[in-house]
Amino acid sequence: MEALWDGILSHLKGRLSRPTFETWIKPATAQQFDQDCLIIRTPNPFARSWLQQHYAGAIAQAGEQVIGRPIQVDFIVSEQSEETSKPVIEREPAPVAPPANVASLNSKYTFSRFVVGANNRMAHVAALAVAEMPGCNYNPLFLCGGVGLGKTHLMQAIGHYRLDIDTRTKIAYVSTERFANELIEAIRRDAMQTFREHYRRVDLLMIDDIQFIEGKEYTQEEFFHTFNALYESGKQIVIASDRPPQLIPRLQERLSSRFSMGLITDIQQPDIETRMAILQKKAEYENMFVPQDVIHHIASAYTTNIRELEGALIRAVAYVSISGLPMTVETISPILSPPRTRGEITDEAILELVCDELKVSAEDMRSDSRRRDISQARQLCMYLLRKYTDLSLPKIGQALGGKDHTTVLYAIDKIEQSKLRDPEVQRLLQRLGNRLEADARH
Ligand SMILES: Nc1ncnc2c1ncn2[C@@H]1O[C@H](COP(=O)(O)OP(=O)(O)OP(=O)(O)O)[C@@H](O)[C@H]1O
Repeated sequence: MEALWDGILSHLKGRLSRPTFETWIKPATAQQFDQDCLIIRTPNPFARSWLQQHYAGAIAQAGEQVIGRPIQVDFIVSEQSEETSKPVIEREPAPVAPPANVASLNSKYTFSRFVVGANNRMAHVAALAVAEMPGCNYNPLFLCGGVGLGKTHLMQAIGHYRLDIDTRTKIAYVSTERFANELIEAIRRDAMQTFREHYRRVDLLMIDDIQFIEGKEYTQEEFFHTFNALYESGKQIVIASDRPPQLIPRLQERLSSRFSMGLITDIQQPDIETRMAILQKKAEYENMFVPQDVIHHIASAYTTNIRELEGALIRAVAYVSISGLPMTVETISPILSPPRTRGEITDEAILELVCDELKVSAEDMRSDSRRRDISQARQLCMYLLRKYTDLSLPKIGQALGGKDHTTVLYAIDKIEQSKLRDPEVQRLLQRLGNRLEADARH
């Protein structure tokens, strides 16, 4: 067994990147080899599921090369870890010594606390790839998605991952607003040299909410040069935004094209299962006991913003602990306010946005015209009104020139269907949703 494991290690060492090997493979050990099945012991449950998901195939292949016949692999968690792994928060490997630049990262925004669902799978895979091999494939990595959907979390997880591997990695995580303010301050103090050195010597630059760079000519100019300097020296850049580069108004063309050079990946709204998993994980990490029906109830009430979803859970837990009442759906219902952005998205805003985006007039939308572009815009508008307002089906019909409620139902169904089939429609809906939420916020 030892010879087999040593052989596997030397095969994998040559195939995987050093950080991957050091982080995931090296801490594991061979526990048993019986009937061509190799049982591998991992230091904690997180490592077990990670190895299972990402490296089981590579290990089995390496094993086959060593002994000349196929083997199966399975993973167990070291008993010592099972005993000491409660509460769950202690399972996370801590960095050896907190590096100076870890201060700007939220310690909770790690990969292990990020729940992967259909809505963010691509973004998660891309972030992991960047974390494992920065400056290689996806540079820059451009994460886009609506408010509170995990862009900052995923971005900072890359930072934590790099720091876990090497505490000396130079990381800058900065919001666009702060970058712009620091720039103004540097100009005022005649300290441009220091400003430039600070941003151009990092190994990983993460810039959040880049949409706020719109119209800031001087910040765009400076960021352009920072970007080029880092890119040319093979350093990784990660950018987060509520919309894709081409939809950021008044963004210089040369920046927009640089942002699109690597990989643009979006995060969509999570489905009910993912929302429940997020709440469960949060409750686990915070050592809160929350029954399944309460989790389901909260996850059903908050659909568009994970920050609000988590906020509702925290409020519910605080409420029962202060009031001394049991944690049930009935007790917590009164304190669950409807999500903030929902009330602020009005039917006029939706109508205006659809007219603007699809270039049709409000009169056309209310007319009986069956022209393809007009009826598509009308159907889209009905769908968004249903999703973002409390209007009933007949009221939606009325808002669009007195259409019947069955016409509204048909429209909603049609958009739902095309959303499933057509990624273009998915992207359009995501973009419209982002714009509605962003406008409602400001
Ligand atoms: N997939 C996920 N798993 C676990 N927690 C998540 C997930 N997605 C988001 N969260 C949590 O939701 C909250 C909001 O996420 P985050 O701040 O990353 O959103 P954002 O997209 O950057 O929002 P904004 O547009 O406002 O900047 C955070 O507490 C984050 O940990």
